[in-house]
Amino acid sequence: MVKLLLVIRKGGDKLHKKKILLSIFIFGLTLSSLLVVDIFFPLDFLKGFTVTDKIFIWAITSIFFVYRMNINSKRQLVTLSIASEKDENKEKDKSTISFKDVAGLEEIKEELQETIDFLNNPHKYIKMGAKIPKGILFYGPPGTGKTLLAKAVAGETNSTFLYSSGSEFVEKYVGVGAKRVRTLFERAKKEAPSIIFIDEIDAIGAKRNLDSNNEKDQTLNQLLVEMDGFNTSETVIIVGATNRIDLLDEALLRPGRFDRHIYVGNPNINAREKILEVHTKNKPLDSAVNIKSIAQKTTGLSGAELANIANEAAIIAVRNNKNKIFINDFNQAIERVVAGLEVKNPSILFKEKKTVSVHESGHALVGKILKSDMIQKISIVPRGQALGYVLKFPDEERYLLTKKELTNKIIVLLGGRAAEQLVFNEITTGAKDDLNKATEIAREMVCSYGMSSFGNITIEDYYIKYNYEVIRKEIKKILDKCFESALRILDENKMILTVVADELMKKETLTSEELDEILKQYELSSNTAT
Ligand SMILES: Nc1ncnc2c1ncn2[C@@H]1O[C@H](COP(=O)(O)OP(=O)(O)OP(=O)(O)O)[C@@H](O)[C@H]1O
Ligand SMILES: [Zn+2]
Repeated sequence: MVKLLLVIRKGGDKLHKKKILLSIFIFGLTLSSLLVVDIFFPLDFLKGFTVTDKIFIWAITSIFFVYRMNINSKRQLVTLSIASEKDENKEKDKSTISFKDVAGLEEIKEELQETIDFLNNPHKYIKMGAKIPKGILFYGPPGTGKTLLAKAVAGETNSTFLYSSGSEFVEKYVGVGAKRVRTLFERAKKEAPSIIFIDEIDAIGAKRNLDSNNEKDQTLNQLLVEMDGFNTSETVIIVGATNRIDLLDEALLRPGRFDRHIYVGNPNINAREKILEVHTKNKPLDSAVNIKSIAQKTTGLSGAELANIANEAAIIAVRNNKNKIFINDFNQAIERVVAGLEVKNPSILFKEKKTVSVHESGHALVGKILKSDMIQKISIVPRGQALGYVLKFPDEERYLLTKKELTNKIIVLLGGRAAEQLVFNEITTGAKDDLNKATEIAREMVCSYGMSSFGNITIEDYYIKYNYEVIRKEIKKILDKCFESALRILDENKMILTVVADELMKKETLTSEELDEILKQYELSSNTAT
């Protein structure tokens, strides 16, 4: 309702001036016409009136006439506004995104060509009795372009794009979620060709088990029923997206349902360059900005994070009253996106600042000695929730990691806490995030990669659930050993650790070059590394 009124107001504002002029014109025209009629065909009941009286009477009549007209035209305006708003809604469901907007992901675009051809020329397939896969499942880490791809397919085929998220169907009351699924599919059929996109499909499609709830099962069943109910001529494609394909119920992945599984991963260096190009296309860049080198130092980041970096860089440039985006703006944006917002004027105690310096220097020093990942910067300027951080990226595109490399990663992660232990003989809560990450790597080594004393075996979720103590002991064994290594490495280089920490305390940030400069003056000991 409010929206409607706004539309009327908006229309009214534009027409306001014109309408007043038109009203005056119509008033004049009506009045003069009435007067002319009165001269040639005088009305009986006005015979006794003077000319002035008559002009007054006809003027009142004309005003009334103009007023009536205005009301009618207002009604028309309302009708028009409603109609145009409806059109607008319809337009909203049409995607304006095409494959041009999706950078990289060439093989996936190639694979989707058939689906696009089907949506554009369904008869070609129907005539041959060919069944086109109706369900496509995109899986992979967040922010890698799954939604974007689905929108692009809709854009390429001028199909209706119906977005929904799995969590929208999760309801307390039995039957509500199922009804929503039904309504969504009905709408898709009505507005075909169309693409139903269900983000976070694991919210409704998770494996059913003994303790699963009735409402969720009904919703999932309804989804399965709807997918089975398609006939070959219906030009509706269902695209699901999830970060956790392993959680999905087998029934959902069976032929005829989501039977085409497409992995959408984090971009490699070439794709990162292309994504950055797409997102800086309309931005004025300083000639020294080299997109390739930005792509080089953003290993492991997702498309969404890269898009965010391009946008942040522009915002930083505007904030500094510049009319171009400089390389330094990009560097700041990378830090902002990777490490979070810089906290201005933090009220950190001197003692804490010292602890953070030692902790971060611990990470950096162990990292340098084990040559694990490329360190770009260490900082004790708080960002986000972190009091300090080491900005680092894996130094090359890696798909395979050796056991030693994984172990080294854990040692670097535990290097922060080990430094605290060594210097202060005390540990702090600052290592929470490091511990999480280290534990996750160790867990994967034990359960997924067969890199523990259990041997070459993967361990399934249900086994972990019922034998958690045994698994936990194995994970702890790895973590304990790594912590000891970190302690040993830092103990052997304790003097350098103190020098780096003091320098960091003084300068608050050290670049990779500054760190190398310090280390050059000393001989690093790596005798007992790992
Ligand atoms: N390959 C790409 N090309 C261009 N932009 C990209 C690409 N990948 C991601 N982006 C940018 O990141 C944004 C978020 O991507 P999108 O929402 O498609 O990710 P997603 O995989 O669906 O994430 P999630 O799993 O979190 O839902 C896009 O709107 C776009 O700006
Ligand atoms: Zn840390």
